[in-house]
Amino acid sequence: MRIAMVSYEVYPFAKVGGLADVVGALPKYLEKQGMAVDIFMPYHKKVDENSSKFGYTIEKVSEGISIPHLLTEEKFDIYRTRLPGSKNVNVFLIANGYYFSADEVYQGPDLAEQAIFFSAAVLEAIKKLDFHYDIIHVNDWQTSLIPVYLKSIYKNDEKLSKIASVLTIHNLGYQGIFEPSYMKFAGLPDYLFSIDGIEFYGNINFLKGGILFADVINTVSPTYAREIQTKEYGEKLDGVLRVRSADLYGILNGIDYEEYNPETDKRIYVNYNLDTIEKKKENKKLLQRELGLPERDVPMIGMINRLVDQKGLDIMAEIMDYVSLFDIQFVLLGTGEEKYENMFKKLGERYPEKYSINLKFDVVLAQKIYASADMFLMPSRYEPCGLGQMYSLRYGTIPIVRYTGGLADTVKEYNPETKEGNGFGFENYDSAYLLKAVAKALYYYNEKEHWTALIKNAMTTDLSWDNSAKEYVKLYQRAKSKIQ
Ligand SMILES: Nc1ncnc2c1ncn2[C@@H]1O[C@H](COP(=O)(O)OP(=O)(O)O[C@H]2O[C@H](CO)[C@@H](O)[C@H](O)[C@H]2O)[C@@H](O)[C@H]1O
Repeated sequence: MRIAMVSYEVYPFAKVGGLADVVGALPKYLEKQGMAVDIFMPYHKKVDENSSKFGYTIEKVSEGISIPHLLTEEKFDIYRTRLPGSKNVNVFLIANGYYFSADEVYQGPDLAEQAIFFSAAVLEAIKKLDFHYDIIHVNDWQTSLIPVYLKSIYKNDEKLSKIASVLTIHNLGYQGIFEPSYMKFAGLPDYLFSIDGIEFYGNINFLKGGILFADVINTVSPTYAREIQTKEYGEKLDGVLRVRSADLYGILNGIDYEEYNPETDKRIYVNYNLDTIEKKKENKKLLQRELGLPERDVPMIGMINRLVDQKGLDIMAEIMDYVSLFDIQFVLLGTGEEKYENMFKKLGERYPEKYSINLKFDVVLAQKIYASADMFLMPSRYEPCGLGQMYSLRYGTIPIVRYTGGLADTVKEYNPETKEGNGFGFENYDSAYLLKAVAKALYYYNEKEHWTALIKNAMTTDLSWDNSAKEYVKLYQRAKSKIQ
C-alpha cells in the first residue's frame, strides 16, 4: 500500500507541538510494516531554517501549478526532500510565497484560505505525481477539507476517486471554524452548507467536514476516542462523532525510540540507561548549573507545554504557592497565552531559588529537562494522547498527571504494595486532588526502594511505535475496503 500523509507540521522540518512528532515518526514505522509512505506539508519558512541544523537538502520538482476550482490566481510549486532516518519517505513541500511565508507555522495572511489552498494543492499535486496512492491520511482541521473534496468535486476523478481517506484527530479543541463565505473561495458546492455537510451554527467547520467525509477516523488514544463522543469532551461535535462511531478508532501514539533514547541522545548532558541510572543525577546538577538554580539534590519537577487552557494551568495556579512550601525545584519550558506566561513569571520572581521559568521554544532544553527532572507535571483538562509524559517515562522521570485521554492510557498509579505502576495522578479536575498527587510523588521520592521501582517501571513501559504502526495498517485496510 502507498500512503500520502498530509500535515501542517512534521519534525524535524517544522514543529509546534505533538503533531509534528507523530508525523515525523509514524512513517518510519509504517515503512517497517512494508508500507510506502510520502509526506505532504507546506513549505514553511521554518523548513529552510531547520535544513542546516538537521542536514537535509531540498530540490524543486515542479512549478507554477494552478488550482482551477479556487477563487484565486495563486499557483504553487512542489519541492522534495527526504524524511531523515527513513529509508524511502519522500517529503513533498507545497510552496507558495503568499500563503506560506510567515515566520511561524500557524501564521500568515488568512488561516482559512491558507488551509483551503494547501488541501486543494495536495490533491492537485497527487494528480500530477507518478505515484498511485491507496490512502490519503490527513491530520487535524487544516487538512480536513481533503476528504470533503474527494467526496464532492473530485468524486469522478479517475485517479483521486480511487483513494480512500483517513482522518486523525490530534486535538478536538481546534476545529477551523470560519465564515460561510469561504465556501466560494474553496469552490465547494452549495449543498455542503447544511447540517449534513460542513455547516456549523451558521459558520463552516473544517474538522466537521473531515469527520463526516473521511472513510475512517481515528484519534490518538482509546480513552480520548471514547471521551470525545460525550458532551463533556465533545466540543460540540460529539453528536457528529457519534454518527460516525462505527468508523471511529483510538490508536495510542508511540514515541520515536531512536530519537528519544537516554542512552544515545546527544542533546542531554550525560547518557544513561536503567543500569547506570545514578547518572541521571549528574544531568540534574548540570541543568541546575545551566539554569542558575542551586546545585542541590532536591526533587526537581519539570513541565514542558504549550501554555494553553487545555493543559490544566488554572488548577496549577491554585496550588503552586503550597507546592512551593516543599523543598523542591520547578523547571518550566513553554510558550503560550499571556495570562499563563505572567503566572509563571510571577512564581519565578517570588521563589527565585526554586523556579526556573523558560518562556521560549527550545527542543534541546526540552530534552535536558526530560533527562534531568525527577518528576514531570501534566495535569491536563483534556489530553488526546500527550507525548510529554511518554518522553518522561522513557527518561525515568516520573509523571504526575490527570487521568484523562492518553494520560489515562499510559500512566498507571503506583501501588506501594505490589510495586506496580509508573506514576501518580488524579481524576477529578480539581486543584486539591492535584496537590495530593504532587505530595504523594514527593513522599515516595524519599522512599528509595519505591522510587527505584517507579523508575524501573517507567523506563520499561512499552511506548514504541511498533504496535501502533500495526494498528494504523489495519486502519488503512479498513478504509481501503470502503471504496472498493
Ligand atoms: N516550549 C517548548 N520547547 C520545546 N518543545 C516543546 C515546547 N512546548 C512543547 N514542546 C514539545 O511539544 C510536544 C508536545 O506534545 P504533546 O503531545 O504533549 O501536546 P500537544 O498539545 O502539542 O499535541 C496534540 O497532539 C499530540 C499528537 O497527537 C497529542 O499527543 C496531544 O495530546 C495533543 O494535544 C512535546 O514533544 C514537547 O516536548
